[in-house]
Amino acid sequence: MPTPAVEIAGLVKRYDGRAVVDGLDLVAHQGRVTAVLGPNGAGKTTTIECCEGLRRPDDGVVRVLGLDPLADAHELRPQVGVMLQDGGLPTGVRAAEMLEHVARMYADPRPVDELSERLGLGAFARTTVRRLSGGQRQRLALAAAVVGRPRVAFLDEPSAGMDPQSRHAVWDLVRELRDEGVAVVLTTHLMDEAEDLADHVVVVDHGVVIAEGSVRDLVASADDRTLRLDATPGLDLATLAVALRTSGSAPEVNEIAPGSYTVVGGVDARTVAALTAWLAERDVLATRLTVGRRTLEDVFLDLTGRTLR
Ligand SMILES: Nc1ncnc2c1ncn2[C@@H]1O[C@H](COP(=O)(O)OP(=O)(O)OP(=O)(O)O)[C@@H](O)[C@H]1O
Repeated sequence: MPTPAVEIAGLVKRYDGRAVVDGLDLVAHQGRVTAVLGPNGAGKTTTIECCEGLRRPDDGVVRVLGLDPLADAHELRPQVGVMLQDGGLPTGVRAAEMLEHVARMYADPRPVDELSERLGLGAFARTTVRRLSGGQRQRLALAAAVVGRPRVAFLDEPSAGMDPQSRHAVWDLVRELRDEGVAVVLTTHLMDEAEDLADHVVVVDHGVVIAEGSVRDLVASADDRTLRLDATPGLDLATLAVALRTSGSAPEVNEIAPGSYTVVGGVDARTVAALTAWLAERDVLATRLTVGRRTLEDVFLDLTGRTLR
């Protein structure tokens, strides 16, 4: 493997004596999309901000393109694109003027018209940033992050709050950046975004990496079949679990939302037969019953739990 575009080793960041990043290691490469996932408050943004030179680590090493984000900020700036979670854009200027201004700061910017077209910025080009909707502001922030043809792009929740059309435009752009050799490091709460885009997924919780790999690795390392059932809420899970037990397996049943159930652990043809028989005995109609592979969301919830943060 070539030298990583981003290398973080033993990163620690404390606020008021509390470590919100607590010995985090992460490596991201050129030409790959690295997705950082984790519950609210896990330390994702803080980690990314240390890479962007916006926060000073309390311990550990952060290198971006082999350079120190703080000490070598001047050298790094033209090579790194940053999209912050809160936009971080000046609010008093018109959208198009802002993007043109940012483009002028780079030696070889992407053509602004083309970028505006593909991210649909034309519709609000003359609107001041302060009056843009959340999704419009996000699109403008993304355009500003990539207009300078960065070698590394840090995108903090790039498609948060966007409509589906914008989201697809963002995803296409991210794929294109990756194909051009850019190291894209993004945070997201959208599991389908990570599944679709990420070459490498890093799951962070309580300031440390708790799992990483390709989506395929992460999903395959879990029990790979999940039975999903929609039916009336409040089924007796203990009785159901007993009914599904066979000599070879003892599946686990959960009601993940009212009326929405999952069964995992040795799901096979007998599990499905036992389940439908159990439902029929109770005169309960399944409105949906599927058996499929575990999704990244299943794995994420297994790793980080269901408790709200
Ligand atoms: N400037 C600050 N002062 C004090 N605490 C902070 C500061 N910035 C962040 N924190 C705390 O650090 C923790 C990690 O925050 P961070 O923004 O890195 O989480 P995150 O994983 O990006 O979360 P989210 O998914 O909600 O964006 C949180 O508990 C947050 O309240």
